[in-house]
Amino acid sequence: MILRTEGLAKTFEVGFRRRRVQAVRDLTLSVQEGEIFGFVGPNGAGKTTTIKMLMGLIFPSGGRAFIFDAPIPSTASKARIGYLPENPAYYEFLTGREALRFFARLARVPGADAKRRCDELLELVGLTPAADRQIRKYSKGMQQRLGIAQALVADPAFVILDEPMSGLDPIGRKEVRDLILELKRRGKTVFFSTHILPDVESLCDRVGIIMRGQLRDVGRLGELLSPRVKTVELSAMVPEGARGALARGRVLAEEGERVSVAFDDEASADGAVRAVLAAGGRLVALTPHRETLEDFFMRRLQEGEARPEATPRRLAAP
Ligand SMILES: Nc1ncnc2c1ncn2[C@@H]1O[C@H](COP(=O)(O)OP(=O)(O)OP(=O)(O)O)[C@@H](O)[C@H]1O
Repeated sequence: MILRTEGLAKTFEVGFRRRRVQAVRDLTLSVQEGEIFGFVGPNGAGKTTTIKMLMGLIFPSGGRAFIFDAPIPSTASKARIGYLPENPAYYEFLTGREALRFFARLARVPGADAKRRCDELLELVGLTPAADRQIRKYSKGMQQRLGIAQALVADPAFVILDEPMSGLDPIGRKEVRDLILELKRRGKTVFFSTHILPDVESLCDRVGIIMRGQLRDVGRLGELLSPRVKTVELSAMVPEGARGALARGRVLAEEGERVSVAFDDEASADGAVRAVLAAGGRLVALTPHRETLEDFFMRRLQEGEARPEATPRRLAAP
């Protein structure tokens, strides 16, 4: 077990009247060695607050957490963690290479290794051609990639990335996804937060879903998502007089003889396929749709809204 939290909680006191906001409540989860764990939640759910607690940047109001079996904050375990903050800030007059060398010095990477390590990381994150350009001339995506290189500079065993894909275009997101997979291949454990659901589906071994400060679900996606087929989409070339075969479905598109229809159950779709073929039609595609992470997320969000105890608790000032 690389990370373990037990009932971790954080309450902020806000404003003149010290209104108390429970940003994270009773968070219990664990991350195992070698896995990619996605910490997923909408804006304001408590992801950054959790990560800041893990990194020792803010102190928990309650509960405990252990990284490499050491209670947080632990200087010894921090030396083995790479961290990308949500909004990395740099000395922008430095070049990417200079900044990375600076971070390597801060992380006490021995001088002899530092140059080689920095060159390797610049290559890994695709910044070699821009390495000698000032950071203020970097795009958001390049700054994000430099942030990831910075997180890896001490060759950490555990990497915590706060919203690594935020603000990136689809190509940049794909590059960061590939990078995270590469980290896994190199034996690292990765914990990253995000609200971009397709990224989670393509990357994570396990996910934790946090909403309004509470961990709502944790597990493998295959365990969380319903295996039930939600709809079956049938596309077929159907002669004009044989459209009755599709009568039980919802028409999605129609162009000449080509018709796409959705069925809510597999039996109806099977029946329609047989009827289309019997009528001399031709099947083009039959696609079952199961619950996606987005469907699951929206379902849990709606369930949470229906449950008063899951609404954010804003405690009155004492
Ligand atoms: N320093 C702070 N003082 C007061 N409230 C805070 C503070 N930091 C965070 N909060 C509140 O705690 C809650 C959780 O915020 P947090 O930044 O952890 O969410 P998040 O899931 O990271 O969201 P985002 O995806 O928007 O970054 C929010 O209601 C936020 O307003």
